[in-house]
Amino acid sequence: MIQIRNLKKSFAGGRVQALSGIHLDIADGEFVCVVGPSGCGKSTLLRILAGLDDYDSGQVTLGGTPVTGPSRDVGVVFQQANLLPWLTVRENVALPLRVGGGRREGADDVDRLLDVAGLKDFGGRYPYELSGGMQQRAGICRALVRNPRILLMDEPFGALDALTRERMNLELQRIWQATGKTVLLITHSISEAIFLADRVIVMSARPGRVLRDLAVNIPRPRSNDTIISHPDYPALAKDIRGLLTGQGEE
Ligand SMILES: Nc1ncnc2c1ncn2[C@@H]1O[C@H](COP(=O)(O)OP(=O)(O)OP(=O)(O)O)[C@@H](O)[C@H]1O
Repeated sequence: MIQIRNLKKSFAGGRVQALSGIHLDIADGEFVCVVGPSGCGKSTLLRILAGLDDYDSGQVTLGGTPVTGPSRDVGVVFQQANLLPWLTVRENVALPLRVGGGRREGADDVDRLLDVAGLKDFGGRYPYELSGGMQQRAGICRALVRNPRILLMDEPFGALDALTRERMNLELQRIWQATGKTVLLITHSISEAIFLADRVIVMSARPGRVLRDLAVNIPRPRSNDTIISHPDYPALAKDIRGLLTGQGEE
């Protein structure tokens, strides 16, 4: 579903090399987490996949089609939900349908998504009436409303407290299992990466490249309690931590 070949990207007229030859394949329906030292190019990689940034060289294809700009096959979630305060939750989630030319079944899609995200009773509320975690869930619904095949998430739960974050990981696992999307999620949290991912990609310090591709073969659905007691967990966490520490990350 996502194929990246020898992707290179620099800024400042070539003086800042952000990505140096990224190779990555992500299969349909796979959940992949990307971790790496601060500034290694994770957000740059996601923005290129989302069609929001161009790149210097290499190939980037989604479902076999080269990325040339934003696509309705891709939903994007950032650290802040950025809901429009003057619209209800339902209207916020439905916004991409209005902007991109609505479909008749749009309203059903919105209510089904709100239900899946545990926001069924909050469709008529305004963003200020929701907790941070609920706003982020609404942001995920908005990213999914046009039924994209791919969901790209950049530190989606980075601004939430630890317990809310754990609950959000559970919710996201549930939404992903219900929708079968291909997900690429960037995180600074090793435990979040192991909890969510089929594979954890560890990037090198800038200029970013793929340092290690680690499979997480822990059965689903995973829970916050069972994940850390799984026999694979300590070795995986140690491997990732070691790779990051070697790159100068705390
Ligand atoms: N628009 C830009 N102009 C110049 N340099 C940029 C620009 N965007 C990113 N960079 C540089 O490219 C590098 C990669 O940035 P990026 O935001 O992708 O890293 P990141 O891994 O997502 O970082 P973090 O984990 O801290 O969010 C950094 O050194 C950054 O300063």
